[in-house]
Amino acid sequence: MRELFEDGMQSMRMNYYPPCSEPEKTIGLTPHSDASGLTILLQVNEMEGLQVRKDGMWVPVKPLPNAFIINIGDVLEMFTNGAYRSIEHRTTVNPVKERLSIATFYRPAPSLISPENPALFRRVTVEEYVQGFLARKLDGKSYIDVMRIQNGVGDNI
Ligand SMILES: O=C(O)CCC(=O)C(=O)O
Ligand SMILES: [Fe+2]
Repeated sequence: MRELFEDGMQSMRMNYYPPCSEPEKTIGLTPHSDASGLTILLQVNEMEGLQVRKDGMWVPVKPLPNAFIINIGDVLEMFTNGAYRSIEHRTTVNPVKERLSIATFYRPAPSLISPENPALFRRVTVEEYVQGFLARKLDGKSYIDVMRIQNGVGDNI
């Protein structure tokens, strides 16, 4: 997991929710899931407002002093083929006091393949790769040459 995020991107958002005399008529942040792998969130001034959707219900996340909240974002859900599910959440406002939060979003490394840096190797499943490896005799680096895209041949990306 550490490697996944090592060369990735980190961005930060600070949220300020002013007090609102009619909180039921508005919303702090509309329901969403984060476009991140992981989000680390700090509820700065320990005011309630964050809610997560669980079994169709909005559940408040009580701020704990000096505690971070770790949210799973959509990128991790896609990356793990749904094994980890991103969390839908929203924020409400209140009539008494402003609320502040700091969210840091972590995204995995962007692809190393681009028009300037086209793919050098074929895309294969791990199974196909290992079967091919086991079917050959050990011969230097010859197998990686089998994986190599030669003059665009085998480029199935
Ligand atoms: O203010 C919060 O507690 C949540 C903020 C949030 O969901 C976001 O910045 O994406
Ligand atoms: Fe969010």
